[in-house]
Amino acid sequence: MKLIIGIGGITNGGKTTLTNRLLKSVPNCCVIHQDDFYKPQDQIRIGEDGFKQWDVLESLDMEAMLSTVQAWIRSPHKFARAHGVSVPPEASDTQILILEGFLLYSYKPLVDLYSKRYFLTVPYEECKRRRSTRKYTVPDPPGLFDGHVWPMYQKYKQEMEAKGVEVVYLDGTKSREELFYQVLEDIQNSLLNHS
Ligand SMILES: Nc1ncnc2c1ncn2[C@@H]1O[C@H](COP(=O)(O)OP(=O)(O)O)[C@@H](O)[C@H]1O
Ligand SMILES: O=C(O)c1ccc[n+]([C@@H]2O[C@H](COP(=O)([O-])O)[C@@H](O)[C@H]2O)c1
Repeated sequence: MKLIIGIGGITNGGKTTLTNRLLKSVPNCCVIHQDDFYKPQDQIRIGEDGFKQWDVLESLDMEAMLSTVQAWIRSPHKFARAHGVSVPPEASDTQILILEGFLLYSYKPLVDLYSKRYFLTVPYEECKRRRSTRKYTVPDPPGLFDGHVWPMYQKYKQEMEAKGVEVVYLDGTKSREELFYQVLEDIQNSLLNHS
């Protein structure tokens, strides 16, 4: 059985933290990070808002991300070995792939592949506070959060909801432990339901 799980949602919602915790506990589990598919900086266009458009889908090479997911679907064991995930000889038939990223549910060719879509949220003030301490490869210019990041977050979330994409919302202000156990339990239930 193959399960593709999305850990999506708001920037600085705790997606990477939760994903890393799950990877330590869930056997036969690989991960693909959407941030790894950012296009080179000189291909990120400047929008009418005056900012480099980091927070739009077009800034990510989603075709390459989809190809990577398809490589896992074709052969999870081969994919795991190629990505340094140990595959014990007695590995069970259950293979799990976690996709982690802030725009996971806005790219049509991927959206139906998920067995489960999680979506972390945090309120505006908390998101802005966490973001202000974050160091990206390209530092945020002044005003990026209010001028670009937050409006794009709202736009994509509204589009996702309007399309009726089914997600499980997670409250990113809960403790790391609470979020981990909530999702772990939910994944275990999904495995039982699929078997
Ligand atoms: N449940 C949580 N409660 C409080 N802070 C958290 C929680 N999860 C993550 N953080 C912190 O928030 C920041 C962003 O976390 P991160 O996992 O990198 O978010 P994302 O991958 O969604 O951008 C980090 O400083 C991290 O330590
Ligand atoms: O990863 C990068 O190279 C990068 C460069 C510039 C900006 N980012 C920011 O990365 C954010 C998404 O990642 P995350 O982990 O905060 O969900 C998004 O809001 C972008 O503004 C990311």
